[in-house]
Amino acid sequence: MSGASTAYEPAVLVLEDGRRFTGRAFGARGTTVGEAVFNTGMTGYQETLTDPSYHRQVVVMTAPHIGNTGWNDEDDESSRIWVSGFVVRDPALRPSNWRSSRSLDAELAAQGVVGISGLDTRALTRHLRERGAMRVGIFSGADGELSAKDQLDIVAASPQMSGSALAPEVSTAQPYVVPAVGDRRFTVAAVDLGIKAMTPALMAERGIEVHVLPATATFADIHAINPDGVFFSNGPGDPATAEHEVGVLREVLAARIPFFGICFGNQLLGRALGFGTYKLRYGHRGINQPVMDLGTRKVEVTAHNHGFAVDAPIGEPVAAPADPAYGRVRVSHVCLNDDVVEGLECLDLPAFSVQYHPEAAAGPHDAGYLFDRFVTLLEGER
Ligand SMILES: NC(=O)CC[C@H](N)C(=O)O
Repeated sequence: MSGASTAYEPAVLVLEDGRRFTGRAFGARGTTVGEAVFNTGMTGYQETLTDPSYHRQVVVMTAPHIGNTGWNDEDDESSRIWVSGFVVRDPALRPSNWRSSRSLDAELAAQGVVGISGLDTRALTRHLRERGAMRVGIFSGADGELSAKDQLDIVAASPQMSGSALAPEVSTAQPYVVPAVGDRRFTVAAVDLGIKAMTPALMAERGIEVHVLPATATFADIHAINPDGVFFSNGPGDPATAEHEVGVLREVLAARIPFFGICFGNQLLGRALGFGTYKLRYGHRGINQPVMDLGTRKVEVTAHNHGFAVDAPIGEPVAAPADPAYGRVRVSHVCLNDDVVEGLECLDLPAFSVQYHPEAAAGPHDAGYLFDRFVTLLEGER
């Protein structure tokens, strides 16, 4: 039977501050390390696990019952699971869905992803919320027998998220094209910093032929496509490390090519314009975050996955700090939970970006209008 293992096999989760949680082995057995973060989505775990932005993170699901719909062959956002570990209170023993072809536990094991279940994820989440995201290890199988000190040493020796340049580790090695659905109206160069499959799909539906390029792409590579627009995707790691990508984006802005960015792409637009980025205490990860579009004053319910944010003033537009030639910029969207910047809009250049996920995989479709806004920008600049 393909359901979760019912035999009791212990596992332990060790936070870098020394706090330990014991539970049961889930998925692959062994050792994994990463940054402990929590996701509040009650559904969408398959999209979460295959979102490259979660590379090097151990994801704690706050919803207690995960795995109910199993694993299917359609909802992957990339070619593999990227999370480095997965933490679930109570995995479904019997997945049930007409599209399910195997259990979550079996898929985690098949892809070698170490998880843990049966621990108090509420206490763990409260700990992370109070103390902030931190490094963590999960140890099971023979590694569960290591001494507490050895386990803590392994966690303490693992890399920090701040200062990590991870987009090149998840990006495509070769360029590829996602054809427009129906007639091709526009060509867009999409720089893959950890792109999710739903993003080019939603562009293609709007008549865009999407040329997906590796993170190492230069402005010359983009220019060679002669695109109507440029897109920078979501992606893992610290935006402060993305010097190469920010340099390319500055050339895109100087050439006045229409630009749209999502999540990491928003952070890189912020940096290209001269704003800083900073690490949030525990980030935003889930599918019901309220965001206000400050232009229309409408509130949308949105999908988030970010641990960093742009440090830009909310209110009146300001001159882009990096270069007066970029003109004015304003914060276009803000998170109503904590006033974190969720979008940027250039007033004198054809460029905008959002920190959250209009591709909504998983999540509500409230923000889908942003892809239409990109098309309007492409039309206007033609
Ligand atoms: N989903 C993303 O693009 C995440 C961006 C960045 N790695 C962050 O954690 O904030």
